[in-house]
Amino acid sequence: MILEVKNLQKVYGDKTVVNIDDLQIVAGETVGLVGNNGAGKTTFFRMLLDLIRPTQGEVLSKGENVMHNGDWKNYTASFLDEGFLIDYLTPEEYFIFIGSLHNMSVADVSAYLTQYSEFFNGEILNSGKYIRDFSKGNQVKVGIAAALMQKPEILILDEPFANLDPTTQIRLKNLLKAQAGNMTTFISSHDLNHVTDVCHRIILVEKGRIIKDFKTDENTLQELESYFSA
Ligand SMILES: Nc1ncnc2c1ncn2[C@@H]1O[C@H](COP(=O)(O)OP(=O)(O)OP(=O)(O)O)[C@@H](O)[C@H]1O
Repeated sequence: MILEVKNLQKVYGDKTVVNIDDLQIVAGETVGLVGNNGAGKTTFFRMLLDLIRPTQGEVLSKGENVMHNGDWKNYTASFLDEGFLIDYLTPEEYFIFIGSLHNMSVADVSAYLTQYSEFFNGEILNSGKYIRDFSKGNQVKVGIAAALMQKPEILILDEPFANLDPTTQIRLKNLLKAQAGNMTTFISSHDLNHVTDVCHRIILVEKGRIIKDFKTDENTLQELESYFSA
């Protein structure tokens, strides 16, 4: 079990926004988290990454509580929002900085980035612009590429398709599918089509609770659509 969640709760005021008794993720799984606005997806991801403290319960990464042991940071990469970027750097400077944290030289980083030219669609590198001056979608591309560059064992992405144009959404799906099996991927998405296409397992959350947890098959998209149209 690479990730385990036990009796995890986050309470704000009188509202329990995450309430997960037990969740186990096996290494190599591609898991999609779906649920309406306010279901608790982002709050849950923030607890997986020790960005906020649970009110109760624990998140174990390779058996260690993420709050007490930082080893998970060596093999986990994530992009939840633009807060993960550094606004006053150019994308190149940001990639070099992130690379340096993972013992990658400037040459390693440039070599790595060549495979992203299609994903970047000519809009990211050599623009001379700071990250803050990019569109939201292009900022997302920088964040996702930087996360993948770390060759993580666990990748966590919050609504990665949301601000991407359709062409880039498809390119991102291909990137994620190419990594499937080598990496444990946890993504949240409101795009039922994309999430069922990429993920082998879907977890449906409502008011912080897991309502359904199932393996994706040819009926999954239809089941999810009927669930959400009710
Ligand atoms: N810091 C906070 N203080 C109080 N309430 C919060 C806080 N952060 C989140 N919440 C509440 O927790 C609930 C879950 O929010 P969260 O952002 O985790 O949902 P989500 O499933 O990611 O939603 P979306 O699909 O809209 O991104 C919401 O009702 C939200 O208002």
